Amino acid sequence: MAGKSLFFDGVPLSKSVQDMSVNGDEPPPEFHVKDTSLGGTDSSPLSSSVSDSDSVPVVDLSLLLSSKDELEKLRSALESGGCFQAIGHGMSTSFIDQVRGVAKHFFGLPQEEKMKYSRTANGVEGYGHDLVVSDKQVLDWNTRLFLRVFPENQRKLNLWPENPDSFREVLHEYSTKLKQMMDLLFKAMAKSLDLEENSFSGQFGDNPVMQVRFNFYPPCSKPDKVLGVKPHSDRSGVTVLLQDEEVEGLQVVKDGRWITVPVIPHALVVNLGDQMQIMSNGIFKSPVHRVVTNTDKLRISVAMFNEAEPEKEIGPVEALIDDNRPRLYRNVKNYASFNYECFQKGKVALEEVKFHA
Ligand SMILES: O=C(O)CCC(=O)C(=O)O
Ligand SMILES: [Fe+2]
Repeated sequence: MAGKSLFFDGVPLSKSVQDMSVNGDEPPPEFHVKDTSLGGTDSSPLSSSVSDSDSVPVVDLSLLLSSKDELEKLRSALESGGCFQAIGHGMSTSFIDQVRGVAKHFFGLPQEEKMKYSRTANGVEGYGHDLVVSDKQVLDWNTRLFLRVFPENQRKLNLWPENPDSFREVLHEYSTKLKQMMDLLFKAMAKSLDLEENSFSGQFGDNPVMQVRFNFYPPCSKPDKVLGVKPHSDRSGVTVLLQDEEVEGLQVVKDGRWITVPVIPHALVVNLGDQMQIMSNGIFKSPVHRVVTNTDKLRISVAMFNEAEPEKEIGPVEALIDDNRPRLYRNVKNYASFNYECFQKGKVALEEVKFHA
């Protein structure tokens, strides 16, 4: 571990991914992807992916509760790939641009300024790199700012940037709007499976957790060897992702192939997380996804995750368990820390919560 301790306490000034990118340094070997770290979903090279707009459906959220066709589109998207692009979300294009704007501004600050918000040695929130848990870990070519936004009384405001000065206000407003959007999605997902309206939302409790991750991917001289984010599925219930307005990078696995999620500048990408796959008894998918790098353009994204209250047990909705579809997952509390324990042991959490009769 000795050589990697540098990465533990936030971002070391001389070694940040951003600095390496600006200096034109070759990414060191700890960033090089081995074939096996592609997540076992695909053994083909990093460059092998298809860009196929039909594979990532577009769903108009403003129609979900009134149009059967739109609800059907949602259900089919979540059953087949677990990912879609949301339009009709009610947020103005100027507000969406503002969210990206504060993220770009923050990442553009001098390193010393960003370091004021560094992740502390034993915390997960703040500005920094990958948490390194093993010598064999392949590092991601990004820096990020990770913050809890709900419950509101658990915000660590000392880690919320004050530069640009609108940062906190914009983040508060964005989180509030996404919370409403997630509530709508929970209702619509339940309706699409003929379930009680609160079948999913009820499992999240009165104080569900919401966290945001601002991702910054600087240009990388070795896009064939280095990933912005390694293949993973999100531990969340639902993830809502604001992609860069120009630069693609996100890829999801669908039918065993990597699909590039096209940029639709003011749409929001919705991808489900493991907690929804568990609650829907495997009907809805939590897609494996990754981020590829490119040689000349930086990319930012803003990912918002929600998850159940840690003390609340989640599990497959009873009405989705029957003889044809036996229970796939056991009930589980605090999936976030369970997921982290599995990650430390090199195990996949969703596999470890499988139900064995
Ligand atoms: O940057 C992206 O497009 C996706 C990032 C991601 O997968 C994550 O933050 O969990
Ligand atoms: Fe993700």
